[in-house]
Amino acid sequence: MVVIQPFDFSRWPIAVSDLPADTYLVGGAVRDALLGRTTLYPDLDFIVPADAIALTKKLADKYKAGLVVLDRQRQIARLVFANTTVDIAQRHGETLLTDLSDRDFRLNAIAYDIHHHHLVDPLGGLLDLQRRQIHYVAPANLAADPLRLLRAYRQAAQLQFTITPETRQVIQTLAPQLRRVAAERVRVELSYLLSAVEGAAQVTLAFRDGVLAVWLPSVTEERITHYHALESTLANFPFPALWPALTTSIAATTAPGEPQRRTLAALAKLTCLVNASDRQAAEELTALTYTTDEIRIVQVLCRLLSHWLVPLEQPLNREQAFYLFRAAGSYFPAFVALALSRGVAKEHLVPLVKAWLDPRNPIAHPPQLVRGADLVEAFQVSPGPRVGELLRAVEAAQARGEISDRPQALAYVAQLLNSSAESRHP
Ligand SMILES: Nc1ccn([C@@H]2O[C@H](COP(=O)(O)OP(=O)(O)OP(=O)(O)O)[C@@H](O)[C@H]2O)c(=O)n1
Repeated sequence: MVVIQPFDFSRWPIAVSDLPADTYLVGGAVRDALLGRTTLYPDLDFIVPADAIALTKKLADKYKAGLVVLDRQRQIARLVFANTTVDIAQRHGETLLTDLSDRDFRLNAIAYDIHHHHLVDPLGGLLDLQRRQIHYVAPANLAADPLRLLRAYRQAAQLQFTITPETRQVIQTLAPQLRRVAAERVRVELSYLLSAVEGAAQVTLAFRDGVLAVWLPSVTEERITHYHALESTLANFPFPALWPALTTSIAATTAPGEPQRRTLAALAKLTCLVNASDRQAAEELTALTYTTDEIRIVQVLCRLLSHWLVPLEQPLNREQAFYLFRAAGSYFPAFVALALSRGVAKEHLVPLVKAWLDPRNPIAHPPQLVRGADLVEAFQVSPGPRVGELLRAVEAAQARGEISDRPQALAYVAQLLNSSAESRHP
C-alpha cells in the first residue's frame, strides 16, 4: 500500500463526501495525477462497492447532471457535466483485483482510495510509470478488446512513453483482430493519436506493427515519411497568423456533439495516411465513420496536393493563385502546412499567405461579380448550361484581372453575347 499526498479534488464536479467508503478512483485520472499531467477538467472513473446505478442517479439529481446507464447488468453509469464525465462502476469481485486485472495496461490499473489517500497497485503500474513504459496487464486482455492495440500507440504518443517489446510482440500477432472493433471506436482512438503533438514516432510503430493496415490500407513507408515531415513542419510552422485556423477545434461544424481533437491540423495529418486519390480516401474515411464535412475537407486537401505541388515549384501567377485560393477555400492554412512539408519553397508561399490574410485581397477573396439570375434577367438568357458557361467566363476574366466589379462583368458578358451572335450571323 502506498500512501500519497491527497489528489487535488478542487476541480472535481462532485464532492468526495458524496461517494461511499471503499470508493476508488481508477484509470487515466490516477495515471495522469501521478504523472503530474494536469487536465483542466479530468474525466473521472470510480469503482464503488455496491449499487452503482442507484448512486449515480442520486448524484445526477443532486448536481443536475446528465445520466447515461452504460451497462445495467454490470452496474456502470455515467454522469455528464458540461466539461467532463464521471463514470461510476460497481466492483466485480470481493476486492479490487478483479477489476484491475481486466484492464488494458498496467499503468491504467492503479487505484486510488479517495478517502484514505493510498494507492492500490497490485500489477506494478507505478513501476511502469517510472520507467515511462506501456505494458499489457495480460495478452488475453488485448485480445478481449482489440481496440486496446491502438490505444497503446495513442497513449504512448500522448505520454511520450514507449511500448515494451513484449507488448509490441503480442500486438503484432493480434493486429488483424482490429477488424472486429466498431469503426466509431477506432475513429475516436485514431483522432486522439493524430492530435498528439509529437505522435509521428508512434504512428510509425503502429504502421510497422500492422495496427494501421486494417482501417487505413493505403499507408506506406512513403506516406509515413510525409506524416513525419508534416509533424515537423507544424512544430516549426513559419506562418503564425495561420496557426489558429489550423489548431482551433472544428468539431462544432464537422462533428457536432463530439469533443475537441478535430482540428484542421489533425485532418491534414489524416490526409497523409489515406489514399492519395480523393475518391478512395473518401471510401476509407466513410468506413471509419468520419463525418461528411471531415471527409470533404480531406478530399479537398488530397486534390490540392495532387494538382498544386508541381505548379508551386515556381511562383504562381495571378490566375493560378486565383484558382488555388478558390479550390482551397478556408482550408488554405492546412494546404500551406502540407505544401511546406512536401518541400514547396517558403518564398513561393509567402505572397499567397499575405494575400490570404488580407480579407480584401481580390485574388484570395474575390467577390462574386454576378450571379446566374443576374444574367437571366439582364440578357434574357434562358436558365441552363449557357448560364454556367457565362459565369465561368466571367470568373476566368476576373482571375486574369481583366474585370473587377459588377458593371465590368455585365459589360464583359454583353460583349461575349454580341460576339457569339455575330459569329452566328456574320
Ligand atoms: N478499451 C479500454 C478502454 C479503457 N480501459 C480502462 O478504462 C480506463 C478509462 O478509460 P478511458 O477514459 O477511455 O481512457 P483513459 O485511460 O482514462 O485515458 P484518456 O483520458 O487518455 O482517454 C483506462 O485507464 C483503462 O484502465 C480499458 O482497459 N480498455
